[in-house]
Amino acid sequence: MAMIGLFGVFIAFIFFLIYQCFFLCKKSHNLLSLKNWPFLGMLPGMLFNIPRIFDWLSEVHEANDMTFAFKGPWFSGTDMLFTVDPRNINHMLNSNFAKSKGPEFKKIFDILGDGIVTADMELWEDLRKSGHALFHHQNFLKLSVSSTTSKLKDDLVPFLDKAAEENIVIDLQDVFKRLMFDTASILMTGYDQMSLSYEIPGYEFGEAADFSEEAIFYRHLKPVILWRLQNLIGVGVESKIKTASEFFNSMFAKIISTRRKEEKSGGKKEPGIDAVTYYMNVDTTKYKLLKPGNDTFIRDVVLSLLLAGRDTTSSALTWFFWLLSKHPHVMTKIRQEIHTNFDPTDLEKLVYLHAALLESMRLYPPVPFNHKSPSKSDVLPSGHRVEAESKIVICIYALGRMRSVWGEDASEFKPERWISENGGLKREPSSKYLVFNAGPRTCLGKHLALLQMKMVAMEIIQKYDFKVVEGQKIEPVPSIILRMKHGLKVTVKPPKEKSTAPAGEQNPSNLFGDVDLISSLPDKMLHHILSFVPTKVAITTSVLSKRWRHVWCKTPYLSFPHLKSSLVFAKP
Ligand code: HEM
Repeated sequence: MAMIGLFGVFIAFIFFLIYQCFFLCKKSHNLLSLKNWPFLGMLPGMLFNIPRIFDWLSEVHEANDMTFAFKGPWFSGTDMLFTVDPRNINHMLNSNFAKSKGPEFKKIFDILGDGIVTADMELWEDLRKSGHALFHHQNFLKLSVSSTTSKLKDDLVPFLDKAAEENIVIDLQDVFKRLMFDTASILMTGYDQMSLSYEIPGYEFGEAADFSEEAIFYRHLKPVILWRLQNLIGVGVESKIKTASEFFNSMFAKIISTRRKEEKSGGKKEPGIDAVTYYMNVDTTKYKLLKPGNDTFIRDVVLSLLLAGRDTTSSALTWFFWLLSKHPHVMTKIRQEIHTNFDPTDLEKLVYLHAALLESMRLYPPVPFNHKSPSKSDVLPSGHRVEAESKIVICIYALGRMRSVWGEDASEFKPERWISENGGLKREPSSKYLVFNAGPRTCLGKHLALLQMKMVAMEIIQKYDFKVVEGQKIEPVPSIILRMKHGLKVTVKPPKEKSTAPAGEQNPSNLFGDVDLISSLPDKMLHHILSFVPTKVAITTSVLSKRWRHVWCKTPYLSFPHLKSSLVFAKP
């Protein structure tokens, strides 16, 4: 009894301390300084700022010369060193702890089992090498392009057309999550989950993934013993991660058993190779630690790839479209570029679109944190000492906003900062732009992700105008993936330019009739006309000839009275 009474007094004391800390935090105007409270450490300051954790961490890093030691509650094992100092990042990426995540990481991310994201040492090396081979396999590359193309054509476009026709509000974040899940699912499991359709079917995978990612975020702040206990008795966010894990297990059990049956009866007939098929037939003489016959192994490897493929790209696209709505001039420039430089076989030509995507992810990185653990004690270039197996957290969100790294305009969205003087893309060192990680554990799907995002962005920008519903609160949810807490509510409609053009000119045959006349003009005359055109004004384009592009303009710079439509030209 005495023990229970003592325990009660102890709990009451803790609550009293927390209350005092919150009260003082509320009164304090200087939230930037991290106060180290007796027993509770710096946790109260951090908990108080959880609703704006990413911006708060950016401010704290800026105020503390980009590195600070976070002290968790006594004996909780949650002390961490936060750093975004590019010198430290560079040091970590080029030393031993670039490869290893450490045992703590595996515990926190236990839902992923032994997938590539959590694995270390020789197992990681086998997963990395085999993953690299898969991502460069011709059939896998073909499948990635064909699945994205068909998902856009068969699902996204009809969905947005219907939303436009009925003028309803849609959550663009949810649309992207479903689209990227279906696409990633075809690529990783060989099955289309068909979660994106106008009826908005139930989407258990999405919920399971979102809950797990939030729970994993909070695990970083709790003593292992506490979240393990919560998990055991199923309370709070931990109850959700348990349900999520059960869902993933049953989903994969079905996929794997169906595929094993198909393999036995001669394999899948469709072209293209998905990750499940690949890992079920992986060459174990080359990759000795991989276990193609073990269902848990297949589940772990493929679940990591599926989550890596869905969550990151859908997050990036959501923030990108929100930024475009705030910066219409960037949208106009992207449209111009698509109309003048579009070549379906070479999306690399869309330099400005690429720059805008990179810039958007600088400010809103889909993976906002990175976690490192040194294998032996070390001193970082900033002078901070780190012990073996200690936790080092790099807040990639904060890194993208450091004025000392990106200049005084660090918080502004400026795709131009990625364009070099010769009009190409500027490269930035990975210690400065860590969005896709760097060093041996660089994101394996970087090129695939950029390709998919360009395809989706182009499809939407070309075909629709969208309007963000006013008054909604846009804020990230505290999670290991940068999602919008309340989604992104928008309405879509066909682009204004198209709808405001004179009716006759919208008819392609009419337009092409005029083009025939124009294309008969001699080169010299075309040059003369071009000299009057002050800028490339591209609204709709079609190829006039191999030499010139025809640009149809709503407010014409030049009109030709003998032609039915007004036409201007821009250099190809
Ligand atoms: C905008 C999109 C993406 C971003 C920003 C991104 C970012 C990252 C980051 C930061 C890491 C390091 C994570 C860590 O070490 O904890 C990573 C790793 C990884 N990513 Fe991505 N990723 C993206 C898309 C993709 C896609 C589409 C795939 C594949 C389908 C993919 C596959 C992977 C894999 C397999 C790893 C583990 C690499 C390793 O540990 O060796 N990623 N990614």
